[in-house]
Amino acid sequence: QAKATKRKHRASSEAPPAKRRDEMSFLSAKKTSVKETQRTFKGKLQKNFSPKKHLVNTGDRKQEEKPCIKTSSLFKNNPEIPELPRPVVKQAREQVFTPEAFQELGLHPHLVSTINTVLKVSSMTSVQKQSIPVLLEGRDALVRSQTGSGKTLAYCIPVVQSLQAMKSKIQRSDGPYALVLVPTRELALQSFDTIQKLLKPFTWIVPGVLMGGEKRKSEKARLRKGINILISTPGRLVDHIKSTKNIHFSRIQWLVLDEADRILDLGFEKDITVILNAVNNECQKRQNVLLSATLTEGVTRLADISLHNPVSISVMDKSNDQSTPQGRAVQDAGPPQTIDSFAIPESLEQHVTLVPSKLRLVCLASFILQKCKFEKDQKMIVFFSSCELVEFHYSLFLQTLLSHTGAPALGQAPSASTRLKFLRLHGNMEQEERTAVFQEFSHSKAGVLLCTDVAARGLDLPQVTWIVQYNAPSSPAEYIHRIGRTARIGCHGSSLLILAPSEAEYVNSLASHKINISEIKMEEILSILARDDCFKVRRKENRKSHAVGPQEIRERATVLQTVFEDYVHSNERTVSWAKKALQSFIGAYAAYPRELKHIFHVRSLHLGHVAKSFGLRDAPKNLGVSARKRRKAMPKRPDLRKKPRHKQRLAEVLRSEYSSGLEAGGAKVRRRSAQEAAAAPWERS
Ligand SMILES: Nc1ncnc2c1ncn2[C@@H]1O[C@H](COP(=O)(O)OP(=O)(O)OP(=O)(O)O)[C@@H](O)[C@H]1O
Repeated sequence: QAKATKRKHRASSEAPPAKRRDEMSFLSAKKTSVKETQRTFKGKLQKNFSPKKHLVNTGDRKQEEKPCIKTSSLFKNNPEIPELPRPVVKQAREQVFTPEAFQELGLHPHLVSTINTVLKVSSMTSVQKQSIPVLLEGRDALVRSQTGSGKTLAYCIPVVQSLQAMKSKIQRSDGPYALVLVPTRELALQSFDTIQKLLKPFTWIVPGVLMGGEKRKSEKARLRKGINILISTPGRLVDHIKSTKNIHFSRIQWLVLDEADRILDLGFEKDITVILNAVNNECQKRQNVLLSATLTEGVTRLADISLHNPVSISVMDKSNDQSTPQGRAVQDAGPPQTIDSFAIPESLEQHVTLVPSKLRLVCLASFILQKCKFEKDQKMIVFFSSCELVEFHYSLFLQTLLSHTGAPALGQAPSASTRLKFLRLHGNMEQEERTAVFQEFSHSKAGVLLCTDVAARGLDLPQVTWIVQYNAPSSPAEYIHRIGRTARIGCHGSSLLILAPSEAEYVNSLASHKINISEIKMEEILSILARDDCFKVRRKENRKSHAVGPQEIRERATVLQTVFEDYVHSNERTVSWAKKALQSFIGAYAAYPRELKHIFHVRSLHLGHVAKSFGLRDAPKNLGVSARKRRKAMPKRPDLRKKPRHKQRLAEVLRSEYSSGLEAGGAKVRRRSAQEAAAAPWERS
């Protein structure tokens, strides 16, 4: 076993020298001479891209004869990786299922049979058992239950049950009786799909969905004809309130805010105010329901939507034995307890890995290869902090990882490369592309979805096995929702959070919310390269095959990194495109909320190291904006938990992911032809 050699620790601003790790580490690279580092790269690359020939001094060998790849100093001068704090926390848990069947709720028999046969669901989850009776009694409710526990049906079933039971049969032309607000277009589509299924036996009740990116004209036509259960993103509904004559709310009986904390947090406050004024002007008496896995005091305080004596339902509270005779944990007064700990699905295994910035990209790539090339039926979602970062990594991986058509590696199934399918989803895409990607990923058994937080909440994507957070989320709530895309309704799932050594403190921040996370060493992730001969180096002397040791893995990681760097540096446009992605990363980094700034601060970034994770060989000079200016440029995210000095202008928060798409100068990518859409961003005209 290679002894970790003491490395002269060059002060790196990425992290102060911390306690050394004595176990073997790839980070303690021996100095390698140029000769040793010459490599000829195995595997065919994309036809229009070949490794840049690095002419190095090879003595008598004719230089131009062999494409050599210069080893980048990937494993040198990295900050020490500190021992991770290991706070012991008892994670909050929830009982997901109950033995009770829906029949016991006194629902219309056709509704029960639809739940059983169309939705293929028989017994209630805890949140459904606790919420449906309360909502059928006509009470306002604040519903808090972990991700993937069935909150959608918890409100849809009472809404449908009450509307179908109305004495005078509902007419389509009556307009909306129920208004459901959700933060993203994909969630609007998903919720609409669920309501449609429940309404199969009650065809006279007409559902409808309004969302940004769809044609306004067709929406106006449907509104004119009449929609009885209206599902919408706030931005698009406001747009119609302002511009569509025949939208009215005189018959509203239900107002539902799904992902309520997100709706109120993301600058929707202005939209919500407009919507509430419009609804209140026409109807006073109605039932209000707020739901989220992370309902906090901030939400209930901000949600001044005239909740009337709301029932607070929190499945997790059951363990505090606040149950009532019906065995449900219901408090009749005030908002749910403002404990900041969030329940996490029992079957969700959470991991974290500390990776120096220079190695971040090869680590992510190795992890994706490990899961999606060498294992079957792995479906992975990778979260990034901005649309530009999604586009950058999506195109880079398509052009490099996918283009490796090297022979199947050891133990790799021949179809491995078909499993290595990349998709991307973010708020700057055309709506039809977003919808197509959402549907495709929902129905695929394997593949990798690169996305922003537009996919962080509510989306019920079946069989997701891994959630990777390449950039840390801006709050523990977002952490919970992101990992909640896996391990849904009792399924198993895993998550991996990638942190730089300087961000290790974030583990403690999560622990303060009772989030327990275990460590995967970076070396373990990189060691998958031992199985991937695509990145095998060919040596002059044909050594007999030998066990792949740390040095070999370091070299393979270097080959992988060099593939990225050579691709990024293969022409001017790719360089400037990588720089833009780097700039976007720094901008997002500067936008972390105040209470996380001691962990995520632009000053702790080593620009040269971070640049490497964008395939840039050195830090771009003219990134320009100083940390101070960057901070000013990026709107601060409001912190709901802090008592607002005044009604916090939530609207200042970045809304690119959730806008209706109709604002002037929306950042939407212009309509592209199909082949252009498939091309890398720098190749589009
Ligand atoms: N009683 C039930 N039995 C089995 N599966 C159910 C039941 N109720 C809902 N489901 C399924 O569980 C999955 C998650 O449901 P849903 O999306 O409503 O969860 P959620 O609590 O809203 O999650 P999130 O907090 O992430 O929005 C869906 O596939 C849904 O069909």
